[in-house]
Amino acid sequence: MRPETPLLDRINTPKDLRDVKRDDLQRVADELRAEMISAVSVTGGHFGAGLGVVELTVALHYVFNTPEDRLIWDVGHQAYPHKILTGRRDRIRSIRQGGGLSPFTKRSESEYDPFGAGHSSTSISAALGMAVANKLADKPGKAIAVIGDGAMSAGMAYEAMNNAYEAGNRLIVILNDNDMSIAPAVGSMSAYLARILSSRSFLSFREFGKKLIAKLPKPLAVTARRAEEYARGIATGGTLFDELGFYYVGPIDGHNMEHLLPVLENVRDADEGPILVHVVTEKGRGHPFEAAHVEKYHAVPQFDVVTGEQKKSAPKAPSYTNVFAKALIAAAEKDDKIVAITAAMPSGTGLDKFAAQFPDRSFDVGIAEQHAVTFAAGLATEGYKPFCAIYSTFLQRAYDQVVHDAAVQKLPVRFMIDRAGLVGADGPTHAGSFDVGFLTNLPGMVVMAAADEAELVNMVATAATIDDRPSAVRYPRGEGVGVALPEVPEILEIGKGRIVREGSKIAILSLGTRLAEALKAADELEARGLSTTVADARFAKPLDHALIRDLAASHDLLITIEEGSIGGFGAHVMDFLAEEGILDGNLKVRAMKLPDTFQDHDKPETMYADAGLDAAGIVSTVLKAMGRNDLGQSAAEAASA
Ligand SMILES: Cc1ncc(C[n+]2csc(CCOP(=O)(O)OP(=O)(O)O)c2C)c(N)n1
Ligand SMILES: CC(=O)[C@@H](O)[C@H](O)COP(=O)(O)O
Ligand SMILES: [Mg+2]
Repeated sequence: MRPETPLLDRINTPKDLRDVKRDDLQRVADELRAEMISAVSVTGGHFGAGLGVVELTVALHYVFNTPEDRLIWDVGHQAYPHKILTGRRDRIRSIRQGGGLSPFTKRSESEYDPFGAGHSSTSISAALGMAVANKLADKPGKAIAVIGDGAMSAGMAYEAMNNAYEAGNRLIVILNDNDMSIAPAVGSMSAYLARILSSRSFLSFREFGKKLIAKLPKPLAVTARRAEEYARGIATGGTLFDELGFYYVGPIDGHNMEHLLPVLENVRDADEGPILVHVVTEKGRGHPFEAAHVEKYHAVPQFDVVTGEQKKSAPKAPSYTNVFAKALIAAAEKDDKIVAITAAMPSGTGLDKFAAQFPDRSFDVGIAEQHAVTFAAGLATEGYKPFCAIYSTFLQRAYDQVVHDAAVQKLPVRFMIDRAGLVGADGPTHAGSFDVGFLTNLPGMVVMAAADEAELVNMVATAATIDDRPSAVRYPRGEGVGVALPEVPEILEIGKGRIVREGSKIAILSLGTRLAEALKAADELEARGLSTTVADARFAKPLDHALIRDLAASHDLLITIEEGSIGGFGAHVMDFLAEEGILDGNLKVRAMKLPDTFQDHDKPETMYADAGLDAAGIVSTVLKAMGRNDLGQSAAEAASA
């Protein structure tokens, strides 16, 4: 059942919102929250962050002249209320579904999304760029970055603040402090923000007001004198942000329109800047059910709005993430040098389980992938065995650290690359498409891809033994295939693949979890008279040269398949075949990989089918390469049939 939303129904864009009476804005916010809850109950998706910024979203669009004033949401996972207010309400129940609204902000989706996101901590840099562009072109318009306390832990945010003076009063940063990342916020920055908040109680309302008047740009001071109650939530001066050249304003109660509106109006009209407004909000504000753990509000499956019951199908097999966590715990029980590092994704990577067992050997460094990698490299120099668990997409951010701090120095950091391959609803910003490409070109690197969860157990144990260079294990989001797990993990021979099924005409050399589809395809090809070998490469680097030579010598067609982009495993196999002169002979070779496009979000299986990387796609690639029709007949056979 949809909520009654009489005021919201009159608002299609922020222009309509600005016609609403000021006193009615809290009611707009209430209706917006109800609409968001109703929408997410149907779609599932990011929940807590959006609920926490409902009032802030209303206030920002009311006070600022969006889209001319540029509003940039960091990460973009909190932008559901923003999407509802900016002409996308009619499609909000399509969010994260195939063909539907993007999970994050996206430039092509709306003029109200001036910058696309998905990864964190880019908003201040982007806003600064826009503010400076406006300044250069002498155009009016502010740029407003809304960044969470979690995203504020990343180096990029500080790089941007270090440069923010370039923008003057055109740049406004809203620090949305809910004391949460996905997990509870960690680190000294988080503690610092908490200290700012707690220091409020040591100051009287009047002292707040005086501080304001002494410190802030003129229009702010005037209002502060006029309406001292607004100063109640405002302290300025002496913060790290002031030292970085910002006018710090705050803390402000981010759910109180009477505080938000006048402060934002004054910030908008201030003739000096840049300004940072410290807004305090509650993640998951107004949620309709008690989650078992506050993290559960970050993202939720579909749920019943009345009972709060979540609609999740029972898993058929353990997730790769859980299998990894258990395998690492088992390894760490035997080896006290094993330590684990996550960059703000303890539950996503399964390292929360490791931390529960080994609190002193587990490190959540916050959203700081670059630091995570170099920190791991430092641990490795002292003889520790760091397992750095990072999603494929987020490891992109730490590429130089992988190259310069781990690979060049041959430091044995073990990269545990979760969410490898397509991830589905989170779309192109989160697809783990590139790690095979960007890791296999590094000299000395060992790159493994698990074909199933048993292989993952073996690879974790194998990585623990690799002490003379960095290594990586990649595995996808979601459930395994349901194979039995080894009681004692097998230590794999580095650079050796395995034959999974023997045939004679077609060879499919699979890297990673496409193996199941390759085996299905082999059955279908066999039924069409094409005897098919399936091999699991296990290693994208070093390549199993002997296996590739054998497959090439004994088959008519060699297909490689992987869950990665062009320039990955298949490219290396091709390069090897070319170098060996094997491509000069009769062998046919095809490399199956992700298309050279950023695929929009959908169900992972649909995305793989669209990419041609399912059994049907493999069969069709084989038939085409072999000049066969759908029945497996050659042209001559078809003619005589
Ligand atoms: C570079 C990068 N690392 C990790 C993530 C995963 N991630 C998405 S939201 C989030 C927490 C962000 O916390 P905060 O900025 O405080 O926003 P909140 O959800 O609390 O509103 C994390 C770790 C990401 N999107 N980008
Ligand atoms: C916004 C963001 O980056 C994360 O919240 C991400 O959506 C988590 O993805 P998983 O659900 O795969 O952990
Ligand atoms: Mg937060």
